Amino acid sequence: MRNLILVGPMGAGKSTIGRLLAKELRLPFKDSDKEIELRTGANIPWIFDKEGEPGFRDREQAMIAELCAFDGVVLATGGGAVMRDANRKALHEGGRVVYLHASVEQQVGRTSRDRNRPLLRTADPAKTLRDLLEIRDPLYREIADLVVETDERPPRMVVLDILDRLAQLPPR
Ligand SMILES: Nc1ncnc2c1ncn2[C@@H]1O[C@H](COP(=O)(O)OP(=O)(O)OP(=O)(O)O)[C@@H](O)[C@H]1O
Ligand SMILES: O=C(O)C1=C[C@@H](O)[C@@H](O)[C@H](O)C1
Ligand SMILES: [Mg+2]
Repeated sequence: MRNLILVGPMGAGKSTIGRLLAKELRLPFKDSDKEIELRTGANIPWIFDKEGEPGFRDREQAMIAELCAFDGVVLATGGGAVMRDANRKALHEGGRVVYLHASVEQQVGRTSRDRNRPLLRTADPAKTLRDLLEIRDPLYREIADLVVETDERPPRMVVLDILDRLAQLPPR
């Protein structure tokens, strides 16, 4: 395995599960959203505000390319990283890809408390999440080695499931 890469929608738990997985595997953890913020010196809402979504996506594409060149890290991606072909190629070639699946209901519950997701600043976040998932679900699946359910399962249980199923995967 090169890297272990988590994809999935907002609130699927990529950052949470990624951190736990890295600890368990004693590997470094990188979170694409966090790395973009560190590099830019600004938070994601600010980047969306000043540069629009295309500006954020350009920064994200550059960061994904950089992070996928690592060897032996756990990588959490942003929910929209799969929207660009170049990112899907880099992620697929960058290591094992795990799609963390969550129902829209769970995504709503897990994202309603904080305001740092600019795409969810809409009148109806549940509809936004539903519309995004309809477009993105096939893209997550296209590059995934594993699809892991996160609904009604605490992060620790998701981590154990991932480790168990990764061990059973045939070499690529
Ligand atoms: N399996 C789970 N069960 C219950 N709550 C969870 C689970 N996974 C994550 N959470 C909670 O949901 C919230 C969102 O999780 P997290 O930030 O890890 O999502 P994300 O996939 O990284 O989202 P984004 O794409 O916006 O970065 C956090 O408060 C986290 O504690
Ligand atoms: O789903 C998305 O498009 C996003 C998810 C977050 O991880 C951030 O990358 C940003 O808020 C956009
Ligand atoms: Mg995250």
